[in-house]
Amino acid sequence: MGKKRKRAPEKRSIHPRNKYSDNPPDFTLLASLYPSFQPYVFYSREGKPKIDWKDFNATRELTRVLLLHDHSITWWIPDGQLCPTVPNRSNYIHWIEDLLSSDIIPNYHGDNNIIKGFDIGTGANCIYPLLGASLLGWSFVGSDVTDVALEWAEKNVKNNPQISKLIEIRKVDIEEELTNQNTNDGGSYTGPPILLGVVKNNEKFDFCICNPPFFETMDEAGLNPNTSCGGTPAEMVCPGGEQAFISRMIQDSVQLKQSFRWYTSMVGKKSNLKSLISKLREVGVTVVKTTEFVQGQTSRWGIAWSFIPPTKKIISSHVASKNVLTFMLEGIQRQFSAFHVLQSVESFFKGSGASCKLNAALFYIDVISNDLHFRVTVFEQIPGTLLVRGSLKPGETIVPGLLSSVFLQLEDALRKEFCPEKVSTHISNSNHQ
Ligand SMILES: C[S@@+](CC[C@H](N)C(=O)[O-])C[C@H]1O[C@@H](n2cnc3c(N)ncnc32)[C@H](O)[C@@H]1O
Repeated sequence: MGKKRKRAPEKRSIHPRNKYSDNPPDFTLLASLYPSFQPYVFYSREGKPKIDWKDFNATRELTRVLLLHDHSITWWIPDGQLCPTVPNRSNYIHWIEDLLSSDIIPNYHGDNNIIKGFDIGTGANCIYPLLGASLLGWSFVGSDVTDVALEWAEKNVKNNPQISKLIEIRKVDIEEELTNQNTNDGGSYTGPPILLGVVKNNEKFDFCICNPPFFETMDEAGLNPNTSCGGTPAEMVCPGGEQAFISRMIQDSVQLKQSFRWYTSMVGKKSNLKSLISKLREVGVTVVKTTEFVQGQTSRWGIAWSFIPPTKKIISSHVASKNVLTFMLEGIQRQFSAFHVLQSVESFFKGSGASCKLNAALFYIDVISNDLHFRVTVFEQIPGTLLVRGSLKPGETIVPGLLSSVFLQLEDALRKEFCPEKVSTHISNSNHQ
């Protein structure tokens, strides 16, 4: 009663392949190695090293030394420009890496096997191309509209000759005539071109990545008093905010279709996710994926879509209905993550004597019992909604109806534990993952 709910540990938010997932930045070590960082580090009464997150110079210096120390990247931005936090931006890169390596849509590698990304609004910091190229060898086109962003993104690329050949900085032609299509969501985007008119004829990309201007006004942008990451109006604000910006991306993607394997964007407000997903379904995308990035005190979401027919379509409906079963868990309470659900799936099967092998990074469990050998995978649809999929190992045959009876029991148990008030929905062989 009246008890404060315990904060979930921050670690659950960090992607398992993120460099900082087990080793958060060590301020004492960095201060000893980089004297320019030393003045920004102070110690709490318990002797814990800290920096003042409200001090722009401190956050910029931290980003500079982290990029240098952990990624061998030489980097700088002028005063007031948006300063990225390296662990958070790395999460988005790793999520894209997961999408590209998954079998949701057929895997395909273009020229020279080099993954090619398009960073919409790369900013002066050019963070996604720098991280993607240094961590994973990806190549990028990074676009932007402001002179300061273009000038400093170029500088940041040139100062890193080891990866500079992988990154092109592209100016968006703001004179390019806009079609001014209505976004049908109460706000119409009236800014410069985003993808159409910037992507060249016949260009192909594996993905686009985007941290859009989230806000409609600078007042709205300044709502977090606990950090100072900078950010000018050109970086933070656009008419209609992120809803209008991402809606325009969706409209552009309808024209560009399979020129990109995956279209992705960060979403700042959860309330925008639902209508963006509906919009995507309306325009006939084949797949929608979402994820949550928990960043210290704040959450952001990732949304991804594709027009490429999903791999699952290859499975005939007869085989799918027998060998693949799915159900949705909706209204999951906030303190539970997909990982908690996965753990419960494990206990459920272990409790009946099966042996289980859990893969926490890819969110699946292989279950082996006398009669059955199958995989249960948990996919996050939107925050609070999970899709649970059970699939027989290829070539496995079982007594008709056995998998579906086991699955009904599993669904019942999970529903009771995680969303007692909601009814879950069975969907077999759904394309909207
Ligand atoms: C929130 S900042 C993101 C900067 C950087 N990618 C990051 O994550 O820190 C948004 C960027 O989008 C740029 N921008 C706004 N409209 C754009 C458009 N139509 N095309 C390309 N960039 C745009 C802004 O100039 C700004 O640099």
